[in-house]
Amino acid sequence: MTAVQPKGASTAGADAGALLRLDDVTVRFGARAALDTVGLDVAEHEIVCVLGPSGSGKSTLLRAVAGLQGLDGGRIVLGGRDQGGVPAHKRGVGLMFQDHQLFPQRDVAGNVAFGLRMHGASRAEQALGVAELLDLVGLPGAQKRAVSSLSGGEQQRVALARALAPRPRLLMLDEPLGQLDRSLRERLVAELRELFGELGTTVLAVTHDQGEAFALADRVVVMRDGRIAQSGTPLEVWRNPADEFVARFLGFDNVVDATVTGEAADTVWGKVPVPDGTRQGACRLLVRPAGVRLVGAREGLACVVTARTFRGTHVAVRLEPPGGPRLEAACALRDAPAVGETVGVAFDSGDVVVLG
Ligand SMILES: Nc1ncnc2c1ncn2[C@@H]1O[C@H](COP(=O)(O)OP(=O)(O)OP(=O)(O)O)[C@@H](O)[C@H]1O
Repeated sequence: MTAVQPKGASTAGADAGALLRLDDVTVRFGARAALDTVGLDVAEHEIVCVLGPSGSGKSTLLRAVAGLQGLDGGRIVLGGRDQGGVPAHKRGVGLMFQDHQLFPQRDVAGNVAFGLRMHGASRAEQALGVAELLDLVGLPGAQKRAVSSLSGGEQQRVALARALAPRPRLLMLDEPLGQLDRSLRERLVAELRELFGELGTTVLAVTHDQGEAFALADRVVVMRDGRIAQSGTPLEVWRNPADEFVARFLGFDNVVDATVTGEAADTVWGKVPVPDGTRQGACRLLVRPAGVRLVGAREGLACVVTARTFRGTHVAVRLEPPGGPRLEAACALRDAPAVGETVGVAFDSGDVVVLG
């Protein structure tokens, strides 16, 4: 779809391809701002995942874009058109909610055809559309099945087919895989990404699950208290969390006060090497677990191992240094020390991040 530009509007600039634009969007409930001057662009064909803790404003953001929630300030522009006053059903966005709300009395075909019927498709068009969509979501031939006979993952696929049926210019997903077990989620996330890529669908999804967001998204947006704390590719956000809130939200807890002098920082854990070009002076410092290296007990910082957690690809080892905050190290299974052992710890500058 080509974004319609208002007369005289410039097409130059980084946002020329934005299908969706939020300018200073504000939504208040009483004195509290659920969205506080939020600015966000979503480009055509982009998959953006909004992440954040409970109550940070994710669902309100989706509801505002969908037209289900009025604004107290700012504007939402979709396909070049200000959506102020445009009712939800005229916005051309598809919505899929966590509890997928299928019609239990209708079969699979009846559910998927719903969106097509609403758009005035003939019976023949509906049948063709339903068959195509079911193929697309990996449920070929499921037309006549009762919704109640489907597994959670299958219901999720039907809900997705229904949301895709009217070919929305923007598909919005609210915790799309929230109720499914982890292995199914991981599989479906990979499939969804592939499917959206093939269809060229523009997607705005919200989730509180960072694994899901990082696997699905071209770009992740981390929210905190109705504001955007950070926006970037999964790799950018993972490598350089903007601040301590984002770092801790991503599960990084090795954060400490530091004073950078030259190529190292003084901390309660001793000297920690910092990347080249790090700003000098006082800061908060993050050491990713991969940068906490175990060395001989007499070298480095002596720590006692207090817990080990198997994480599939590695073991998370919890370490208690004398007097300082706890540390977590990521170790290969064969290298992981036993609980109660005393080990030495050294730090790798490649996994050290100065937080804003
Ligand atoms: N209809 C409403 N009336 C009053 N307050 C509301 C309403 N909807 C949301 N809120 C408040 O706005 C804030 C943001 O809520 P929102 O549902 O957008 O958060 P969320 O990030 O989606 O949370 P969750 O992950 O728990 O779904 C919360 O403090 C919530 O209590």
